[in-house]
This record gives sequence, structure tokens and C-alpha cells, in this order.
Amino acid sequence: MPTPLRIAILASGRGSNFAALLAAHERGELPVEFVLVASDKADAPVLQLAQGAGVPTMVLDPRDYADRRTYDFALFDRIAASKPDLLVLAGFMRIIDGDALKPWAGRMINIHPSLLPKYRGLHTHRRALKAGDLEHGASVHYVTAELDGGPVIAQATLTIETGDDEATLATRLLPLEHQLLPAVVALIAAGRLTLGEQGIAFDGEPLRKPLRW
Ligand SMILES: Nc1nc2c(c(=O)[nH]1)N[C@@H](CN(C=O)c1ccc(C(=O)N[C@@H](CCC(=O)O)C(=O)O)cc1)CN2
Ligand SMILES: NCC(=O)N[C@@H]1O[C@H](COP(=O)([O-])[O-])[C@@H](O)[C@H]1O
Repeated sequence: MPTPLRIAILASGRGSNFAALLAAHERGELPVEFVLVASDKADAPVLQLAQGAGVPTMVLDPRDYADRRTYDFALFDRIAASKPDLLVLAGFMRIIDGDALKPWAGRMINIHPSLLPKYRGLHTHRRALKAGDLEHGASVHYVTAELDGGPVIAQATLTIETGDDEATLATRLLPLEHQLLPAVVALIAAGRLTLGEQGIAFDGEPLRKPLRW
């Protein structure tokens, strides 16, 4: 019986994507072990969610560090102590120093609320609406130094409807995120998705375009 994939979650807020991962695990769909939930915000609701599920938590306050880079190295040193196999950014709202994330190349993923490469960064729903896009969505990608620029693993799309605003779009997109992220983590846990020198491999073949959900 293979040992379950050890997952550390990084999150800054509500934690609904972490909750979706927990639920998938409880349904037996994710052969993983959540070894840590780490946050930069002591009041992040995701921490209570983790504690309620018996998952160890850690808070590191950026205000206790001289600068961003020092913080990032301290954060990942502390995370490394939990010996995770995979880091999942689930609403982690800090741009990470490229050198600090280097040891995690190919072992860190992020869920982003846009159809990358469109709308890297923040305020994605507002930008899609402003652009008059007909469709929007979410992407799961490997994390690299380039903000939201890493190889895209999978995407889920929705149609932007008349009358949609930022709030309704975010609300309609969340359930798709809650399906997409667990599905990608399950593929990684099963060894079906890897990131190498040649890019993403899916079942041993180069992934030439993102998987669609
Ligand atoms: N080096 C990388 N760091 C991060 C990545 C990445 O791909 N490479 N993904 C992001 C996640 N993210 C969007 O999916 C994201 C998070 C935060 C920001 C941002 O501008 N943060 C500001 C602070 C914003 C705030 O406090 O509200 C900042 O860090 O100065 C953009 C995109 C996670 N990190
Ligand atoms: N740039 C990163 C970003 O905006 N991520 C987004 O933050 C939300 C976190 O919600 P959650 O805390 O309920 O999972 C999610 O919608 C996720 O796509």
C-alpha cells in the first residue's frame, strides 16, 4: 500500500478550496494526508477549518520579518519541517520570492480564478467583466517565480451571463474551483501528472494543452 501523498496547504483566507479538498478526502477520492495548513493571517478562517479537521496549522506573520524575502525563506523552512510532498496554494495572497520557491519546483500548485494566461494577478473577475469576455473560469497551474505564469495543468470554464458582476461571477466560479482542484490533486497523488524539463506530462505523454473540466 503506497504511502499517501503528504500535502501542505498555504492559504490566507476563507478556505473553501481547502474544504473541498477535505471533503474529497472524506469521500475517499483523495489518497492524501494533509500535514499542515500554513497562513500569513492569524485570523484566517481556514485555520479553524483545519483545526476542526485535526490538521496541524501554522501562522507566520510577515510583520515579524525585516522584508519579504526573509519572510518567504522562513515560511518555507517551517513548511519543509512537515515534510510535504506537494504544496497547494489555496487562496494564498502573497507573491512568493522566486529563490524561496525554487526547492519546490514541480511540487507546488496554485488555483487561480481566471483562464490563464489571461488576467494573471488580482481582480480577475473585474478584469474579465471590464474586457467584455463571454467566458471566464479557473486554472490550476504549477507555481514558478513568474506570477501565475507557471505551466497550466487544468481549467474549468463558465459563461459570463448578462447582469453578472464581480460577486456573482466569483460565487458561480467557486463550485467549479471546488471540483477542479481536488481533481488535479487526485491526478498528482496517483502519479499521473508530473512536471519535468519538457513541461507537464500526463500519463507519460506531454500535456500540450490544459485538461478541461
Ligand atoms: N512567485 C509566485 N508567487 C505566487 C504565485 C505564483 O504563481 N508565483 N501565485 C499566487 C497566487 N495568486 C493568484 O493566483 C496571487 C496572490 C497574490 C497576489 C498579489 O498581488 N499579492 C500582493 C498582496 C495582495 C493583498 O495583500 O491583497 C503582494 O503579495 O504584494 C497576486 C496573485 C501566490 N503567489
Ligand atoms: N490570486 C489567488 C486567488 O485570487 N485565489 C482565489 O482566492 C479564492 C480563495 O477562496 P477560498 O479561501 O475560499 O479557497 C479562490 O477563488 C481562489 O481562486
